[in-house]
Amino acid sequence: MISLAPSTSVASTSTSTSTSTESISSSVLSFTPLDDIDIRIKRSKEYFNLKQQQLALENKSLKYEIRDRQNLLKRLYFAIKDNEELIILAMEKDFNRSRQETISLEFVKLLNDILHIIESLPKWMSNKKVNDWSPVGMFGNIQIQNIALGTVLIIAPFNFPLLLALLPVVYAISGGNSVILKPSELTPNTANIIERIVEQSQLPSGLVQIIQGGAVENTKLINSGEFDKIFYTGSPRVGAIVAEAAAKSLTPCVLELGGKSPTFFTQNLNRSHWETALKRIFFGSFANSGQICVRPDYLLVHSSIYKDVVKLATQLLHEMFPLIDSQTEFTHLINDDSYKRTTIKLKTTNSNIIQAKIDESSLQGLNLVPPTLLIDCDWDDSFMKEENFAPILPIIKYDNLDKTIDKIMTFHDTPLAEYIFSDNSTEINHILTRLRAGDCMVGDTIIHVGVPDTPFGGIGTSGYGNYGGNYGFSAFTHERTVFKQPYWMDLALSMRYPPYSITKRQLAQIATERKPWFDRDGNDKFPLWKAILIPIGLIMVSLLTKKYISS
Ligand SMILES: NC(=O)C1=CN([C@@H]2O[C@H](COP(=O)(O)OP(=O)(O)OC[C@H]3O[C@@H](n4cnc5c(N)ncnc54)[C@H](O)[C@@H]3O)[C@@H](O)[C@H]2O)C=CC1
Ligand SMILES: CCCCCC(=O)O
Repeated sequence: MISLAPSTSVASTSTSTSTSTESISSSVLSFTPLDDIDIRIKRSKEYFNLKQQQLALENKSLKYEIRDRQNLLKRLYFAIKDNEELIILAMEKDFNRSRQETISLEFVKLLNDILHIIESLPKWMSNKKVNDWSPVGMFGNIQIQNIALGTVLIIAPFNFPLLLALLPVVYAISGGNSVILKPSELTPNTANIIERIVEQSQLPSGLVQIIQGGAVENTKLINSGEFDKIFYTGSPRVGAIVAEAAAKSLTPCVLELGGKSPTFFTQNLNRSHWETALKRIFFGSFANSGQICVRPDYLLVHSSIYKDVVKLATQLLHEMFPLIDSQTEFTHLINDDSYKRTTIKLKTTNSNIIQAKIDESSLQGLNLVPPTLLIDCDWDDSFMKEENFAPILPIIKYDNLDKTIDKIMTFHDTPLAEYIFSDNSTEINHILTRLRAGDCMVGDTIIHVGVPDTPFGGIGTSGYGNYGGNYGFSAFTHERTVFKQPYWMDLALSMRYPPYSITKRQLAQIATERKPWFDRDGNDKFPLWKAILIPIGLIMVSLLTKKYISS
């Protein structure tokens, strides 16, 4: 029997453990036995159905459901907050993740988003009244309702292993769903901490279950055909696998994928903005060791300023990264494969390589590639073939903007993000109009993902669906119309019933067909209501004037 312990109060999840943080974090990730996966899915579906049944039987008000979901999220909030140090330690162990990046790019966003969702839920969950002035609906009660989807599957990547696992979980809970989460196996310490956080949240059994594992376990999940939605974040390659599996059972998906996001640095950017622009580009391109899906993947610099920009970029690179050794707070690449792929490409690039200084001896055996600029890079370079999930920034010279956009659309169309550094609004709008991207920033990079209530998602090969604020709530609910029609309305609506007649058809058409306000040339006609009201208004004014003058 699934306990549906309604969270009447926010249970304290702070746990005083004498064990050191070191001992709690574990690099060993026990994969969920394949046979358990079907059981977990069944339990998740049972939980959801039982919850809905209880809500219905107890005729629970919407206000109760809102408060219940808010309390669940408050428990999750404190469980995450209580594990702050463990989370930081776990990611340090997983890929030497910079403490500052964990806090500023991941941890704070997750907590702030949870608070935003909790405070927004009453608004998001309230039914929206719709007015229909046509004879069909004018006396009906019409509302738009967001209902839960059911049981959802969330699949997370490694690069923001906490945020991209738990933020979709938070949205799924806000939508009233039960959840199965599959964290990335590439960050085992973080995957273990996620399991600890869910346990400490003391959520009702069955609400959130975690399946630990990799491709095999995930394949079983996506092919189960048991989910009401799959929310996948990861590479386009695997995204296609997920979409194909989901299609077999018509399971809707959100695919948050990657791509090569271009950055335009045009001749119309004031030189006074160059240093700030380059620092922001480096921030977006090199943070998390370049393992950010929306990172500026390559830089397009107009030929007239190329040499000066490269000179300043080189200077700033060395200022921001004076010397990297084993003690430097600099995130590593996730694994040997990623490191090898990157170093092989560095050996095969035709570009001139400029790298931040490193203490080579202290970095032996570490998956650390320093921030690297590729000067005089061309479109067929080894780093221009696919997404660079590493701190490598190709800098490509261009002359003609439209020809450059043509190349982007030929080789790397519909990127997840596009960045424009220009002070010419016409040029900015030209680029935005021609190049479709998931999201766009002008004058900065990557921080658009942190803005509440804005949609975050891809287009074309960078994914479909989105989340963020109300978009996240919508991603995990179904919006439906609830139309309550009074029975007496058949006085006017019975003409719709057979046996049909000319009279019924004519009456129905007269009663329901709207008239256009424009003529056949597309020009707006003088509106009838103006033709009636204006003369009446004029008469009223003249009568009042006469009365005023005579008094
Ligand atoms: N749009 C977005 O919000 C984001 C997109 N990404 C993208 O994710 C990628 C990096 O993350 P990764 O973890 O390397 O992605 P990935 O696609 O390798 O793995 C993502 C998830 O899919 C599972 N998986 C891997 N191979 C699979 C297979 N053959 N069959 C079934 N499941 C499989 C993994 O266990 C993991 O949980 C990059 O392409 C990046 O652009 C990363 C973060 C955010
Ligand atoms: C919520 C969105 C986070 C984006 C993480 C990334 O760009 O890899």
